[in-house]
Amino acid sequence: MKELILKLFEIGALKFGQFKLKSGMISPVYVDLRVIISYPKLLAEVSELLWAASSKAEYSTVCGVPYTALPMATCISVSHSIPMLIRRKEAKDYGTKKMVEGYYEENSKCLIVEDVVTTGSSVLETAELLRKHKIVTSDAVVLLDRQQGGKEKLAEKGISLRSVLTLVEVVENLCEMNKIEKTVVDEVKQFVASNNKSLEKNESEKSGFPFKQKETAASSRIYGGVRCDRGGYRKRAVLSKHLVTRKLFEIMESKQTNLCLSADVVSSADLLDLADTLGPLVCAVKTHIDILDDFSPKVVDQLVEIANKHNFLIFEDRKFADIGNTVKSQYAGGAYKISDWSDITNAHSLPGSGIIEGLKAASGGRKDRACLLIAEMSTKNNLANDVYKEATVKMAEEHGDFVIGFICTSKVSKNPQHVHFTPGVKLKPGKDAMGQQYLTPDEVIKNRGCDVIIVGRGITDSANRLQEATAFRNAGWAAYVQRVSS
Ligand SMILES: O=c1ccn([C@@H]2O[C@H](COP(=O)(O)O)[C@@H](O)[C@H]2O)c(=O)[nH]1
Repeated sequence: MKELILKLFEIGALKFGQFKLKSGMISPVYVDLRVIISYPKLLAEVSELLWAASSKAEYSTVCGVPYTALPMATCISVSHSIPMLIRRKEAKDYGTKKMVEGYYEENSKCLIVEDVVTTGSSVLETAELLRKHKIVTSDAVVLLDRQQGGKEKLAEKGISLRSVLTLVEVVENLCEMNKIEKTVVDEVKQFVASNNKSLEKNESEKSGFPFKQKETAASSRIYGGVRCDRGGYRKRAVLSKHLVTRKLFEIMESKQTNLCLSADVVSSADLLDLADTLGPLVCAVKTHIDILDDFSPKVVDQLVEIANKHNFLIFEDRKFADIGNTVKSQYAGGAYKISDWSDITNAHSLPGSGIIEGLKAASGGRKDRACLLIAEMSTKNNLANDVYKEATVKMAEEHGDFVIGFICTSKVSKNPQHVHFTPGVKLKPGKDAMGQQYLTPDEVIKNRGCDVIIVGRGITDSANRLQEATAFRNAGWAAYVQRVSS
């Protein structure tokens, strides 16, 4: 992605200064992707990245939003043998007067392709026209999401938008490559945070929960030069530098869930069935891959496919605890090759920062791999004390390029980029026979300020797993909504 961002910058597709947008907003950055057509190799690369970012479902047709995305849709059409549709902007006053050119069948599925999304209105116009022609349009893919509420607006209209790049990611990378100043990055982030239409909306409209999000001086603070609310996942997605954190918060907001399923089952079929059935309700599926009786590399390939289909992250709860050199082999090698398929893994901080160095080295610098440090455990008489917790948070701060948060039972870090995952959750407080202790979603999210509830047997032991997962998802989300609105 760095290479792509650099190329876009070099050909003048990304400009910094003061620009008036179509909506009338004054923006510190201007994106002009029309220039790509003068660089055929880049056009082909961008089109492949767009296809890779899409859900790659069985599309009958692709349709570019006129005009800039038309050549991109054409490239996708040609290289993946998917017929193309062209949406006319204005009807001809002679001949057929058709608004949609190309062959399609009623109820066939079309992928909409766009270059830049700001408010999402151009994608929506295209979708509405296609829908009038009885073409199914539920998916769109964009090269650059300006993060100004387009994704959320489209989601409300039943269109899931996937993006290759986000604006914040672009400016952060350009700054890392010394192409723009840090002050420009802060200016763009500030612009994104204060011009995201979806952030300004009354949250109750979208969540279905009766509350109105207030942003008062007391409920907001400055972190890293950017104002953020007390815990809104959407704003934290914008603030987050790490791709995995950003993706996680975006998934949580768009699917309205802070539930991570702990799929502690021993058969591959059961694992895949759980992931497929409960996938729509969760932001992540946590595995203990070494407890499968019948592990084969095919299982993780299938799990990744299901994760893409339902848009959740995979978290292998490996709890690494050895020296850097050993965990390097454990993470990337052996039978499980965890770094190949798991977005998130976790590690004890006990061995010191060498463990993070080892895991990072094994990830080969992949930006889509991340680690949680175990700051606290949910079990009775565990040995994590305040000194241990503080040292763990310090280690996380020092390794923000790989460590994205914690396993903990209450919020341990004030950094809004840190995600707090909490295991030991059931609908009623309690314990098991081996020291596990349970808190409720309300206690974990609302009172203790954590972000994600990890639920295992509360769901897997139930006779109706779907119903139980729905109850956890609703309880976790209601607790979050109450937290950010109080
Ligand atoms: O402190 C910790 C760390 C990890 N876990 C893991 O979470 C799940 C909890 O399962 P339940 O069935 O909901 O008790 C399990 O995979 C543990 O290994 C934890 O419980 N506590």
